[in-house]
Amino acid sequence: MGKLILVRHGKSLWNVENIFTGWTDIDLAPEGIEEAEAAGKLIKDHNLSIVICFSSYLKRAIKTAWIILEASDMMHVNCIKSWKLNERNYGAWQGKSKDAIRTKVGEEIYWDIRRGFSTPPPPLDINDQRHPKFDSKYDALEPSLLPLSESLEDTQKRVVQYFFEAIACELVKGKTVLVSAHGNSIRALIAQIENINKNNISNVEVQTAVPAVYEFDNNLNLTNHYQLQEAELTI
Ligand SMILES: O=C(O)[C@@H](CO)OP(=O)(O)O
Repeated sequence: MGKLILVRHGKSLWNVENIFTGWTDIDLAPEGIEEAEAAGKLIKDHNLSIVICFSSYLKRAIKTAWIILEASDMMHVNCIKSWKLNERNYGAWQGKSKDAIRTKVGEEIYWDIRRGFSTPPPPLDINDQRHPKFDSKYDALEPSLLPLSESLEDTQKRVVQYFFEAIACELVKGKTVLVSAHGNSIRALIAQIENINKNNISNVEVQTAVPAVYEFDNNLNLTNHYQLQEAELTI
């Protein structure tokens, strides 16, 4: 039985400051490091033996994967990185205060863009220094693939494509796979795996560093899913 462990990175410095992040490569906050350590210990306590790991190109997800593998005594595990697991590109909202944007655009537009399915945030200007073409980690990518902003639907296309091209084959072999990614790239994947429609996905919130386990049979049918919680202490 294949097991997929989905983890959103621990809190980043901009999560703490409530700033839209997207493809901006912001580091973990000290609290996020602690959260990732706790997630790794939980994975170990539940005897989940990770065989392969995937993360995005962004350091908050990469470091979360490293910390989890260290805390669970599984540092030998290979970690494969793909830009397709990146956070949704938040376009011109990246680097802006969430509260300030909410006041500026109003509740309806704010929530439609932030938690709706199809509406992207305003795009980055082609010469904006936040455009991914100015970030050398994307140098090997075909320029037309670099987004100026993404809706959840756009994000879902690349994440689900990556799931089927790289991750699903490990699950059908019965392996336990760790995916360390982001609030919206994980929401997009959950919508696909749990068959959640575009209206209901707006209600799904992914907490930082809470491992969610999805179990599949050899035909990739979902058979069970649950979140790992700390065992209750009994006196
Ligand atoms: O800023 C972001 O990139 C994401 C995750 O922090 O924001 P949201 O809370 O809208 O998912």
